[in-house]
Amino acid sequence: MASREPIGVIGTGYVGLVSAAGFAELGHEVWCIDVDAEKVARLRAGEVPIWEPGLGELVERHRGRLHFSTDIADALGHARLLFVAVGTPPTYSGDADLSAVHAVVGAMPPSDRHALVMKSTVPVGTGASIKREFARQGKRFRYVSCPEFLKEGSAVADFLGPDRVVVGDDGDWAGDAVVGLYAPLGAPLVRTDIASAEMVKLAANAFLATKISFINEIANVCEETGADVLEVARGMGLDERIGPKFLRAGIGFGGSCFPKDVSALKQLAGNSGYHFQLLNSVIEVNELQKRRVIGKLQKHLGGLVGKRIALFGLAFKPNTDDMREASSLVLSARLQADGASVVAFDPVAEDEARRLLPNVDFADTELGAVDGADAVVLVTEWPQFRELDWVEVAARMAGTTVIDGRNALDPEAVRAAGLAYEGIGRGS
Ligand SMILES: NC(=O)C1=CN([C@@H]2O[C@H](COP(=O)(O)OP(=O)(O)OC[C@H]3O[C@@H](n4cnc5c(N)ncnc54)[C@H](O)[C@@H]3O)[C@@H](O)[C@H]2O)C=CC1
Ligand SMILES: O=C(O)[C@H]1O[C@H](OP(=O)(O)OP(=O)(O)OC[C@H]2O[C@@H](n3ccc(=O)[nH]c3=O)[C@H](O)[C@@H]2O)[C@H](O)[C@@H](O)[C@@H]1O
Repeated sequence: MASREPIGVIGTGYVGLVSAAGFAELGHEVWCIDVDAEKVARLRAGEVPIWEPGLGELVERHRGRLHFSTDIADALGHARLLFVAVGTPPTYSGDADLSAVHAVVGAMPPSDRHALVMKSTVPVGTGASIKREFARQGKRFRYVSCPEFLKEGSAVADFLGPDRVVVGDDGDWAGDAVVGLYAPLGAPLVRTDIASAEMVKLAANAFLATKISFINEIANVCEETGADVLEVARGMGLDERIGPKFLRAGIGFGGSCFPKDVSALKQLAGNSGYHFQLLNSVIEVNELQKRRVIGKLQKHLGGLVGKRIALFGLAFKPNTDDMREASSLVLSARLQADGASVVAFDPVAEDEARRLLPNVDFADTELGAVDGADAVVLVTEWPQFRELDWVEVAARMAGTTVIDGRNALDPEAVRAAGLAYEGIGRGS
């Protein structure tokens, strides 16, 4: 039977809000705190500021259990476990910016009945340093590392059905309480020390990013040698030791986490005196991969000056409106630098994209985007792009080039419409 322990969540961004709604679904009252007063007001008014499948419904269903406030005292007064889900973005040096985490630590009062439970992704050693800081300030707070592994686009399902739960703690009541909270989910538990829990999170993200950069390099070699990376990935992935996931070649990984966490792990290693050679390549391959589409377009169109390029999808992956580190940002900047004009369509990310891409034209529909376009580039594999009427697309385009940056389209359907299809790593 689910424990009804009241919970505090500090930071109601992506992870904070999904976690709060997930804990509410498990029957808990949740006090959600954020410094962003406008966000809190919107949440109080019933608005969900993030687009994520199932999240709006979950927040609505548990509105009575979700309490939103800017005052941390509301969480401290009701809950002994305070989950921290504030952002840890990259700094110019590539290290994680822990200023929001430190602000939370600094705001904690002296207390021997509360625990901070770290959900934010932090460098290894952060827990130890926060414990030292608490001790220095004479605060008897407990500390637990409980990294989050959810993916955007399937965040609610991932939170409620995780592959594993990792709890790093000092073997005290706080660790026991966190283990108890997650017990109803029935997931395998890794209970360990704080530093190891912190490293699990960074290593898992870095490994997944490595898998993507690896298959992208295989794709690039496929293009030189006539092999098809989809066939190669299928053949590799059936080996249980490799597995089929994260072997989708494309125009590089983006998002708020892989780029920053790979860089943070590289810096963490460097700061500790170890040169993490492999991660340098993972990062470099990813940077180059985002630009390879330019070469493909040049091959088909000659120069790009004066050419009109339509981008299908802008978000860093489908099922989200998140534009953080999206490959579309690099791609559109490169296209414009080479003299092309860019027109784009994304089913949900347009508002944020308009802010980040002031010189891009936005179309209301896919077909609106291709009107007069010399080439189309699929950037984000929203399923609706696969269903397009390619004969209609061809009739509206000025040119014939379709670059499938995610290998998500049906090449035969595109070619049957008289268009020139090129994917990533699909033969020479
Ligand atoms: N986005 C994702 O899919 C995942 C993110 N993570 C990690 O979780 C952490 C949070 O990520 P997101 O939710 O994406 O960040 P976010 O940027 O969407 O949300 C952070 C929230 O914290 C609030 N905040 C900042 N300082 C605060 C303070 N002192 N007190 C209260 N609230 C404060 C901000 O106003 C914002 O609403 C990061 O460390 C990230 O690496 C982990 C797994 C998945
Ligand atoms: O720490 C985090 O924030 C999260 O980072 C990723 O989740 P997320 O960034 O939401 O999305 P992913 O599905 O992992 O995709 C990341 C990027 O990799 C790209 N990708 C993914 C898979 C693949 O085979 N190929 C590929 O290019 C996607 O297009 C996207 O740009 C991890 O998958 C989560 O486990 C982790 O919790």
